[in-house]
Amino acid sequence: MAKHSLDKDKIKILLLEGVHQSAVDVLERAGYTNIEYHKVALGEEALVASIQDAHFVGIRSRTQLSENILKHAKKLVGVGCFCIGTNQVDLLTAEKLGVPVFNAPFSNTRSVAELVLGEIIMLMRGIPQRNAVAHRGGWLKSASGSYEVRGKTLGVIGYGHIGTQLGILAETLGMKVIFFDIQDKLPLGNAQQVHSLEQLLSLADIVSLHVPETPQTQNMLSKTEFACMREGAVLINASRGTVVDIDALKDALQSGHLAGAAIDVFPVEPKSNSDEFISPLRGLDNVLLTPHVGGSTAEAQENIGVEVAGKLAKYSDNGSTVSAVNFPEVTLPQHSDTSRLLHIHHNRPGILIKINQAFAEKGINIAAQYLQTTSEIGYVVMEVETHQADTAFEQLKKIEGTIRTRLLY
Ligand SMILES: NC(=O)c1ccc[n+]([C@@H]2O[C@H](COP(=O)([O-])OP(=O)(O)OC[C@H]3O[C@@H](n4cnc5c(N)ncnc54)[C@H](O)[C@@H]3O)[C@@H](O)[C@H]2O)c1
Ligand SMILES: O=C(O)[C@H](O)COP(=O)(O)O
Repeated sequence: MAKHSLDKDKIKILLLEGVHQSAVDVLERAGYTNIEYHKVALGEEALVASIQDAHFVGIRSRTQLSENILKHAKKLVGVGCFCIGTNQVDLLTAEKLGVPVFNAPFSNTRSVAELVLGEIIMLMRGIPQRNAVAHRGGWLKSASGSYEVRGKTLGVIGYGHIGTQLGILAETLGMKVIFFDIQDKLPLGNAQQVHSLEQLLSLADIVSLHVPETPQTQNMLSKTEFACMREGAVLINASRGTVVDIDALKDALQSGHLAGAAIDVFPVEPKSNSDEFISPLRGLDNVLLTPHVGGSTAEAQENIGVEVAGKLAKYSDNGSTVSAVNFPEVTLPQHSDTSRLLHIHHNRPGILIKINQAFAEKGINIAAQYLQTTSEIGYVVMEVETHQADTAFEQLKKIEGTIRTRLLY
Protein backbone atom coordinates (compact mmCIF):
# COMPACT_ATOMS: atom_id res chain seq x y z
CA MET A 1 0.00 0.00 0.00
CA ALA A 2 1.45 3.40 -1.02
CA LYS A 3 2.14 5.85 1.78
CA HIS A 4 2.22 9.55 0.97
CA SER A 5 4.50 12.37 1.91
CA LEU A 6 1.14 14.00 2.71
CA ASP A 7 -1.31 11.87 4.71
CA LYS A 8 -4.36 10.97 2.64
CA ASP A 9 -6.75 12.71 5.02
CA LYS A 10 -4.82 15.96 4.40
CA ILE A 11 -5.29 15.65 0.64
CA LYS A 12 -8.27 17.88 -0.17
CA ILE A 13 -10.48 16.85 -3.06
CA LEU A 14 -12.94 19.43 -4.34
CA LEU A 15 -15.83 17.93 -6.31
CA LEU A 16 -18.16 20.30 -8.17
CA GLU A 17 -21.25 20.20 -10.38
CA GLY A 18 -22.85 17.23 -8.60
CA VAL A 19 -20.51 14.55 -9.91
CA HIS A 20 -22.01 11.13 -9.24
CA GLN A 21 -21.82 9.57 -5.77
CA SER A 22 -19.82 6.74 -7.35
CA ALA A 23 -16.85 9.14 -7.50
CA VAL A 24 -17.06 9.84 -3.78
CA ASP A 25 -17.32 6.11 -3.08
CA VAL A 26 -14.22 5.30 -5.15
CA LEU A 27 -12.19 8.05 -3.49
CA GLU A 28 -13.31 7.12 0.01
CA ARG A 29 -12.54 3.46 -0.61
CA ALA A 30 -9.05 4.55 -1.70
CA GLY A 31 -8.65 6.37 1.64
CA TYR A 32 -9.40 9.96 0.53
CA THR A 33 -11.90 11.30 3.02
CA ASN A 34 -11.20 15.04 2.86
CA ILE A 35 -13.79 15.71 0.15
CA GLU A 36 -15.54 19.05 -0.34
CA TYR A 37 -18.64 18.31 -2.42
CA HIS A 38 -20.84 20.85 -4.23
CA LYS A 39 -23.97 20.02 -6.20
CA VAL A 40 -23.49 23.05 -8.44
CA ALA A 41 -20.74 24.93 -10.26
CA LEU A 42 -19.22 27.69 -8.09
CA GLY A 43 -19.03 31.34 -9.09
CA GLU A 44 -15.54 32.72 -9.67
CA GLU A 45 -15.06 34.12 -6.17
CA ALA A 46 -16.28 30.98 -4.41
CA LEU A 47 -14.26 28.82 -6.76
CA VAL A 48 -11.06 30.69 -5.97
CA ALA A 49 -11.77 30.37 -2.24
CA SER A 50 -12.37 26.61 -2.46
CA ILE A 51 -9.66 25.70 -4.95
CA GLN A 52 -6.78 27.51 -3.29
CA ASP A 53 -6.08 24.71 -0.80
CA ALA A 54 -7.38 21.83 -2.95
CA HIS A 55 -5.03 19.10 -4.17
CA PHE A 56 -7.51 17.67 -6.65
CA VAL A 57 -10.53 19.20 -8.32
CA GLY A 58 -13.33 17.36 -10.13
CA ILE A 59 -15.57 19.29 -12.53
CA ARG A 60 -18.01 18.79 -15.40
CA SER A 61 -18.50 21.05 -18.42
CA ARG A 62 -19.66 24.20 -16.59
CA THR A 63 -16.64 25.08 -14.48
CA GLN A 64 -14.08 27.15 -16.33
CA LEU A 65 -10.60 26.43 -15.03
CA SER A 66 -8.98 29.46 -16.64
CA GLU A 67 -5.35 30.53 -16.29
CA ASN A 68 -6.40 32.92 -13.53
CA ILE A 69 -8.22 30.25 -11.52
CA LEU A 70 -5.40 27.73 -11.98
CA LYS A 71 -2.86 30.24 -10.77
CA HIS A 72 -4.81 30.59 -7.53
CA ALA A 73 -4.73 26.81 -7.08
CA LYS A 74 -1.26 26.71 -5.54
CA LYS A 75 -1.59 23.16 -4.17
CA LEU A 76 -3.34 21.62 -7.15
CA VAL A 77 -1.94 18.21 -8.11
CA GLY A 78 -4.51 16.96 -10.62
CA VAL A 79 -7.82 17.79 -12.36
CA GLY A 80 -10.61 15.37 -13.21
CA CYS A 81 -13.15 16.33 -15.87
CA PHE A 82 -16.10 14.06 -15.12
CA CYS A 83 -17.16 14.28 -18.78
CA ILE A 84 -15.60 14.02 -22.26
CA GLY A 85 -14.94 17.68 -23.07
CA THR A 86 -11.81 19.28 -21.60
CA ASN A 87 -12.15 22.64 -23.41
CA GLN A 88 -13.31 24.24 -20.13
CA VAL A 89 -9.79 23.81 -18.74
CA ASP A 90 -6.79 25.86 -19.84
CA LEU A 91 -4.84 22.69 -20.63
CA LEU A 92 -1.58 24.39 -21.53
CA THR A 93 -1.47 26.41 -18.30
CA ALA A 94 -2.28 23.27 -16.32
CA GLU A 95 0.51 21.41 -18.09
CA LYS A 96 3.03 24.17 -17.44
CA LEU A 97 2.02 24.14 -13.77
CA GLY A 98 2.63 20.38 -13.70
CA VAL A 99 -1.05 19.49 -13.28
CA PRO A 100 -2.37 16.54 -15.30
CA VAL A 101 -5.97 16.67 -16.49
CA PHE A 102 -7.99 13.46 -16.80
CA ASN A 103 -11.40 12.87 -18.38
CA ALA A 104 -13.79 10.04 -19.26
CA PRO A 105 -13.42 9.66 -23.00
CA PHE A 106 -16.09 6.98 -23.56
CA SER A 107 -18.49 6.60 -20.66
CA ASN A 108 -21.32 8.87 -21.87
CA THR A 109 -20.97 8.36 -25.62
CA ARG A 110 -23.74 5.78 -25.94
CA SER A 111 -26.11 8.13 -24.07
CA VAL A 112 -25.45 10.94 -26.57
CA ALA A 113 -25.86 8.62 -29.55
CA GLU A 114 -29.21 7.37 -28.21
CA LEU A 115 -30.53 10.89 -27.61
CA VAL A 116 -29.55 11.95 -31.12
CA LEU A 117 -31.20 8.89 -32.63
CA GLY A 118 -34.44 9.80 -30.88
CA GLU A 119 -34.14 13.39 -32.07
CA ILE A 120 -33.64 12.29 -35.68
CA ILE A 121 -37.00 10.52 -35.61
CA MET A 122 -38.74 13.40 -33.79
CA LEU A 123 -37.41 16.00 -36.23
CA MET A 124 -38.19 13.98 -39.35
CA ARG A 125 -41.79 13.60 -38.16
CA GLY A 126 -42.13 17.30 -37.33
CA ILE A 127 -42.94 16.40 -33.74
CA PRO A 128 -41.43 19.50 -32.01
CA GLN A 129 -43.90 21.86 -33.72
CA ARG A 130 -46.86 19.45 -33.33
CA ASN A 131 -46.03 19.13 -29.64
CA ALA A 132 -45.72 22.90 -29.19
CA VAL A 133 -49.03 23.55 -30.95
CA ALA A 134 -50.79 20.88 -28.87
CA HIS A 135 -49.52 22.52 -25.66
CA ARG A 136 -51.22 25.71 -26.81
CA GLY A 137 -54.49 23.86 -27.46
CA GLY A 138 -53.99 23.33 -31.21
CA TRP A 139 -54.25 20.11 -33.23
CA LEU A 140 -51.76 19.71 -36.09
CA LYS A 141 -52.85 16.34 -37.44
CA SER A 142 -51.35 16.12 -40.90
CA ALA A 143 -48.76 14.10 -42.81
CA SER A 144 -47.27 17.24 -44.25
CA GLY A 145 -43.54 17.57 -43.52
CA SER A 146 -43.55 14.16 -41.81
CA TYR A 147 -41.22 11.44 -43.04
CA GLU A 148 -39.89 8.01 -42.15
CA VAL A 149 -36.17 7.92 -41.48
CA ARG A 150 -35.75 4.69 -43.45
CA GLY A 151 -33.78 5.42 -46.61
CA LYS A 152 -32.80 8.95 -45.52
CA THR A 153 -29.19 10.11 -45.43
CA LEU A 154 -27.58 10.95 -42.13
CA GLY A 155 -24.47 13.14 -42.37
CA VAL A 156 -22.23 12.80 -39.32
CA ILE A 157 -19.63 15.53 -38.80
CA GLY A 158 -16.90 14.15 -36.54
CA TYR A 159 -16.76 10.36 -36.77
CA GLY A 160 -15.33 9.58 -33.33
CA HIS A 161 -16.73 7.64 -30.39
CA ILE A 162 -20.20 9.21 -30.65
CA GLY A 163 -20.38 9.65 -34.43
CA THR A 164 -19.51 6.00 -35.09
CA GLN A 165 -22.06 4.65 -32.59
CA LEU A 166 -24.74 6.93 -34.00
CA GLY A 167 -23.92 5.70 -37.51
CA ILE A 168 -24.38 2.06 -36.49
CA LEU A 169 -27.66 2.80 -34.68
CA ALA A 170 -28.96 4.80 -37.65
CA GLU A 171 -28.19 1.97 -40.06
CA THR A 172 -30.33 -0.37 -37.98
CA LEU A 173 -33.24 1.95 -38.88
CA GLY A 174 -32.41 1.63 -42.57
CA MET A 175 -30.64 4.98 -42.91
CA LYS A 176 -27.72 5.68 -45.23
CA VAL A 177 -24.76 7.11 -43.30
CA ILE A 178 -22.09 9.43 -44.63
CA PHE A 179 -19.49 11.20 -42.53
CA PHE A 180 -16.91 13.97 -42.67
CA ASP A 181 -13.85 13.93 -40.44
CA ILE A 182 -10.47 15.65 -40.62
CA GLN A 183 -8.85 12.24 -40.24
CA ASP A 184 -9.24 9.20 -42.44
CA LYS A 185 -11.48 6.89 -40.45
CA LEU A 186 -12.46 3.26 -40.81
CA PRO A 187 -16.13 3.35 -41.87
CA LEU A 188 -18.27 1.06 -39.70
CA GLY A 189 -21.19 -0.83 -41.24
CA ASN A 190 -21.98 0.64 -44.66
CA ALA A 191 -21.01 4.21 -43.77
CA GLN A 192 -19.06 6.21 -46.34
CA GLN A 193 -16.54 8.97 -45.70
CA VAL A 194 -16.91 12.10 -47.81
CA HIS A 195 -13.98 14.40 -48.29
CA SER A 196 -15.46 17.85 -47.82
CA LEU A 197 -17.90 19.44 -45.43
CA GLU A 198 -19.77 20.97 -48.39
CA GLN A 199 -20.26 17.54 -49.96
CA LEU A 200 -21.71 16.18 -46.72
CA LEU A 201 -24.02 19.16 -46.30
CA SER A 202 -25.31 18.89 -49.86
CA LEU A 203 -26.12 15.16 -49.54
CA ALA A 204 -27.54 14.79 -46.01
CA ASP A 205 -31.20 14.95 -44.97
CA ILE A 206 -30.07 15.07 -41.35
CA VAL A 207 -26.78 16.65 -40.25
CA SER A 208 -25.43 15.78 -36.79
CA LEU A 209 -22.38 17.40 -35.22
CA HIS A 210 -19.95 15.37 -33.10
CA VAL A 211 -16.72 17.37 -33.18
CA PRO A 212 -14.79 18.73 -30.17
CA GLU A 213 -14.50 22.45 -29.45
CA THR A 214 -11.30 23.58 -31.16
CA PRO A 215 -10.26 26.77 -33.00
CA GLN A 216 -11.09 24.95 -36.27
CA THR A 217 -14.62 23.98 -35.20
CA GLN A 218 -15.56 27.48 -34.00
CA ASN A 219 -18.67 28.51 -36.01
CA MET A 220 -18.03 25.56 -38.29
CA LEU A 221 -21.64 25.83 -39.44
CA SER A 222 -22.61 29.39 -40.33
CA LYS A 223 -24.57 31.19 -43.07
CA THR A 224 -22.59 29.75 -46.01
CA GLU A 225 -22.76 26.20 -44.68
CA PHE A 226 -26.50 26.40 -43.95
CA ALA A 227 -27.00 27.56 -47.53
CA CYS A 228 -25.19 24.35 -48.66
CA MET A 229 -27.64 22.17 -46.72
CA ARG A 230 -30.59 20.63 -48.54
CA GLU A 231 -33.92 22.41 -48.50
CA GLY A 232 -35.94 20.89 -45.64
CA ALA A 233 -32.94 19.25 -43.97
CA VAL A 234 -32.58 19.21 -40.18
CA LEU A 235 -29.62 19.89 -37.89
CA ILE A 236 -28.64 18.30 -34.59
CA ASN A 237 -25.92 19.72 -32.36
CA ALA A 238 -24.98 17.80 -29.21
CA SER A 239 -21.27 18.64 -29.45
CA ARG A 240 -20.36 22.15 -28.29
CA GLY A 241 -22.30 25.40 -28.56
CA THR A 242 -19.46 27.29 -30.22
CA VAL A 243 -19.56 24.99 -33.26
CA VAL A 244 -22.77 26.56 -34.64
CA ASP A 245 -23.42 30.22 -35.42
CA ILE A 246 -26.75 30.41 -33.60
CA ASP A 247 -27.97 33.61 -35.30
CA ALA A 248 -27.30 32.14 -38.73
CA LEU A 249 -29.13 28.97 -37.65
CA LYS A 250 -32.11 31.02 -36.53
CA ASP A 251 -32.25 32.72 -39.95
CA ALA A 252 -32.05 29.36 -41.76
CA LEU A 253 -34.90 28.00 -39.60
CA GLN A 254 -37.09 31.08 -39.90
CA SER A 255 -36.69 31.25 -43.66
CA GLY A 256 -37.88 27.63 -43.83
CA HIS A 257 -34.67 26.49 -45.53
CA LEU A 258 -34.10 24.14 -42.60
CA ALA A 259 -37.13 22.20 -41.38
CA GLY A 260 -35.98 21.88 -37.80
CA ALA A 261 -33.17 21.49 -35.33
CA ALA A 262 -32.34 19.80 -32.03
CA ILE A 263 -29.80 21.73 -29.99
CA ASP A 264 -28.35 20.47 -26.70
CA VAL A 265 -25.37 22.80 -26.33
CA PHE A 266 -25.14 26.57 -26.54
CA PRO A 267 -22.44 29.25 -26.86
CA VAL A 268 -23.51 30.54 -23.44
CA GLU A 269 -25.21 28.17 -21.01
CA PRO A 270 -26.81 28.99 -17.65
CA LYS A 271 -24.40 28.46 -14.76
CA SER A 272 -27.03 26.69 -12.69
CA ASN A 273 -30.56 25.33 -13.01
CA SER A 274 -31.90 28.46 -11.32
CA ASP A 275 -30.41 30.84 -13.92
CA GLU A 276 -32.45 31.86 -16.96
CA PHE A 277 -31.68 30.17 -20.28
CA ILE A 278 -31.29 32.89 -22.89
CA SER A 279 -31.10 31.99 -26.57
CA PRO A 280 -32.26 33.40 -29.91
CA LEU A 281 -33.77 29.95 -30.57
CA ARG A 282 -36.31 30.24 -27.77
CA GLY A 283 -39.85 30.36 -29.12
CA LEU A 284 -39.11 28.55 -32.41
CA ASP A 285 -41.60 25.68 -32.49
CA ASN A 286 -39.55 23.57 -34.87
CA VAL A 287 -36.54 23.47 -32.53
CA LEU A 288 -35.99 20.94 -29.76
CA LEU A 289 -34.03 22.65 -27.00
CA THR A 290 -32.41 20.47 -24.36
CA PRO A 291 -30.28 21.72 -21.44
CA HIS A 292 -26.94 20.02 -22.26
CA VAL A 293 -28.16 16.59 -21.20
CA GLY A 294 -26.69 14.46 -23.99
CA GLY A 295 -24.48 12.62 -21.52
CA SER A 296 -26.76 12.99 -18.52
CA THR A 297 -28.06 9.48 -17.88
CA ALA A 298 -27.82 7.47 -14.68
CA GLU A 299 -25.65 4.88 -16.40
CA ALA A 300 -23.21 7.35 -17.91
CA GLN A 301 -22.81 9.47 -14.78
CA GLU A 302 -22.17 6.46 -12.56
CA ASN A 303 -19.56 5.05 -14.94
CA ILE A 304 -17.87 8.43 -15.34
CA GLY A 305 -17.68 8.82 -11.56
CA VAL A 306 -15.92 5.50 -11.18
CA GLU A 307 -13.61 6.07 -14.15
CA VAL A 308 -12.36 9.57 -13.39
CA ALA A 309 -12.17 9.15 -9.61
CA GLY A 310 -10.15 5.99 -10.26
CA LYS A 311 -7.71 7.93 -12.43
CA LEU A 312 -7.28 10.64 -9.79
CA ALA A 313 -6.71 8.09 -7.02
CA LYS A 314 -4.21 6.22 -9.18
CA TYR A 315 -2.25 9.36 -9.97
CA SER A 316 -2.25 10.33 -6.31
CA ASP A 317 -1.30 6.83 -5.14
CA ASN A 318 1.30 5.78 -7.65
CA GLY A 319 1.93 8.59 -10.15
CA SER A 320 0.29 6.93 -13.16
CA THR A 321 -0.71 9.48 -15.81
CA VAL A 322 -2.22 7.02 -18.27
CA SER A 323 -4.86 8.78 -20.41
CA ALA A 324 -4.09 12.29 -19.10
CA VAL A 325 -5.04 14.69 -21.90
CA ASN A 326 -2.31 17.31 -21.38
CA PHE A 327 0.56 15.42 -19.83
CA PRO A 328 3.30 12.89 -20.60
CA GLU A 329 1.71 9.46 -20.16
CA VAL A 330 3.62 7.17 -17.84
CA THR A 331 2.35 3.66 -17.06
CA LEU A 332 3.69 2.47 -13.73
CA PRO A 333 3.73 -0.86 -11.93
CA GLN A 334 2.82 -1.02 -8.24
CA HIS A 335 5.81 -0.31 -5.98
CA SER A 336 6.18 -2.02 -2.62
CA ASP A 337 9.74 -2.34 -1.30
CA THR A 338 10.94 1.05 -2.59
CA SER A 339 9.84 4.69 -2.37
CA ARG A 340 8.69 6.49 -5.48
CA LEU A 341 9.58 10.06 -6.42
CA LEU A 342 7.69 12.05 -9.03
CA HIS A 343 9.46 14.95 -10.70
CA ILE A 344 7.84 17.32 -13.18
CA HIS A 345 10.18 19.73 -14.93
CA HIS A 346 10.43 22.15 -17.83
CA ASN A 347 11.49 20.14 -20.86
CA ARG A 348 15.06 21.43 -21.22
CA PRO A 349 18.11 19.41 -22.27
CA GLY A 350 20.19 17.86 -19.50
CA ILE A 351 17.69 17.67 -16.61
CA LEU A 352 17.81 13.88 -16.33
CA ILE A 353 21.61 13.99 -16.25
CA LYS A 354 21.47 16.56 -13.44
CA ILE A 355 19.08 14.37 -11.45
CA ASN A 356 21.23 11.29 -11.90
CA GLN A 357 24.39 13.24 -10.98
CA ALA A 358 22.76 14.69 -7.85
CA PHE A 359 21.65 11.22 -6.76
CA ALA A 360 25.08 9.71 -7.52
CA GLU A 361 26.81 12.38 -5.42
CA LYS A 362 24.65 11.37 -2.44
CA GLY A 363 25.13 7.66 -3.10
CA ILE A 364 21.46 7.16 -3.91
CA ASN A 365 20.80 4.04 -5.94
CA ILE A 366 17.99 4.36 -8.50
CA ALA A 367 16.05 1.09 -8.61
CA ALA A 368 13.82 2.13 -11.50
CA GLN A 369 13.36 5.21 -13.66
CA TYR A 370 10.60 6.13 -16.13
CA LEU A 371 10.57 9.27 -18.28
CA GLN A 372 8.15 10.76 -20.76
CA THR A 373 8.09 14.27 -22.18
CA THR A 374 5.92 16.65 -24.14
CA SER A 375 7.32 19.72 -25.87
CA GLU A 376 6.63 21.69 -22.66
CA ILE A 377 7.40 19.40 -19.75
CA GLY A 378 9.17 16.24 -18.68
CA TYR A 379 7.79 13.75 -16.16
CA VAL A 380 10.26 11.43 -14.52
CA VAL A 381 9.35 8.80 -11.95
CA MET A 382 12.08 7.14 -9.90
CA GLU A 383 12.22 4.44 -7.29
CA VAL A 384 14.82 4.52 -4.53
CA GLU A 385 15.34 2.61 -1.33
CA THR A 386 13.05 4.02 1.35
CA HIS A 387 15.85 5.01 3.77
CA GLN A 388 17.25 7.27 0.99
CA ALA A 389 13.92 8.74 -0.09
CA ASP A 390 14.00 11.94 1.97
CA THR A 391 17.53 12.80 0.80
CA ALA A 392 16.55 12.07 -2.80
CA PHE A 393 13.47 14.27 -2.42
CA GLU A 394 15.59 17.18 -1.13
CA GLN A 395 18.00 16.75 -4.07
CA LEU A 396 15.13 16.75 -6.57
CA LYS A 397 13.67 19.98 -5.23
CA LYS A 398 17.00 21.72 -5.93
CA ILE A 399 17.22 20.70 -9.60
CA GLU A 400 17.00 23.75 -11.83
CA GLY A 401 13.90 23.60 -14.04
CA THR A 402 11.81 21.75 -11.44
CA ILE A 403 8.10 22.56 -11.61
CA ARG A 404 7.02 20.28 -8.79
CA THR A 405 8.04 17.08 -7.12
CA ARG A 406 6.23 14.54 -4.94
CA LEU A 407 7.35 11.68 -2.76
CA LEU A 408 5.32 8.49 -2.35
CA TYR A 409 6.82 6.29 0.38
N1 LIG B 1 -24.02 17.01 -25.27
C1 LIG B 1 -23.33 16.34 -24.38
O1 LIG B 1 -23.74 16.16 -23.22
C2 LIG B 1 -22.01 15.75 -24.79
C3 LIG B 1 -21.61 14.53 -24.22
C4 LIG B 1 -20.41 14.00 -24.62
C5 LIG B 1 -19.62 14.65 -25.56
N2 LIG B 1 -20.02 15.84 -26.07
C6 LIG B 1 -19.21 16.54 -27.07
O2 LIG B 1 -19.10 15.70 -28.21
C7 LIG B 1 -17.79 15.81 -28.73
C8 LIG B 1 -17.46 14.56 -29.51
O3 LIG B 1 -17.36 13.44 -28.64
P1 LIG B 1 -16.65 12.09 -29.11
O4 LIG B 1 -16.58 11.22 -27.92
O5 LIG B 1 -17.30 11.53 -30.32
O6 LIG B 1 -15.20 12.65 -29.47
P2 LIG B 1 -14.07 11.94 -30.33
O7 LIG B 1 -12.82 12.64 -30.00
O8 LIG B 1 -14.14 10.48 -30.18
O9 LIG B 1 -14.47 12.30 -31.85
C9 LIG B 1 -14.37 13.57 -32.39
C10 LIG B 1 -14.13 13.43 -33.88
O10 LIG B 1 -14.16 14.72 -34.47
C11 LIG B 1 -13.14 14.78 -35.44
N3 LIG B 1 -12.82 16.17 -35.69
C12 LIG B 1 -12.08 17.03 -34.94
N4 LIG B 1 -12.02 18.24 -35.50
C13 LIG B 1 -12.73 18.16 -36.64
C14 LIG B 1 -13.03 19.07 -37.68
N5 LIG B 1 -12.58 20.34 -37.66
N6 LIG B 1 -13.77 18.64 -38.72
C15 LIG B 1 -14.23 17.35 -38.78
N7 LIG B 1 -13.97 16.43 -37.83
C16 LIG B 1 -13.23 16.83 -36.77
C17 LIG B 1 -12.01 13.98 -34.83
O11 LIG B 1 -11.06 13.57 -35.79
C18 LIG B 1 -12.77 12.82 -34.20
O12 LIG B 1 -12.92 11.75 -35.09
C19 LIG B 1 -16.92 16.01 -27.48
O13 LIG B 1 -15.73 16.69 -27.79
C20 LIG B 1 -17.80 16.84 -26.57
O14 LIG B 1 -17.52 18.20 -26.76
C21 LIG B 1 -21.20 16.40 -25.71
O1 LIG C 1 -18.20 16.79 -22.49
C1 LIG C 1 -19.12 16.07 -22.10
O2 LIG C 1 -18.96 14.89 -21.72
C2 LIG C 1 -20.52 16.59 -22.13
O3 LIG C 1 -20.58 17.86 -22.64
C3 LIG C 1 -21.24 16.44 -20.84
O4 LIG C 1 -20.91 17.45 -19.93
P1 LIG C 1 -21.64 17.49 -18.49
O5 LIG C 1 -20.92 16.50 -17.62
O6 LIG C 1 -21.44 18.87 -17.99
O7 LIG C 1 -23.04 17.08 -18.69
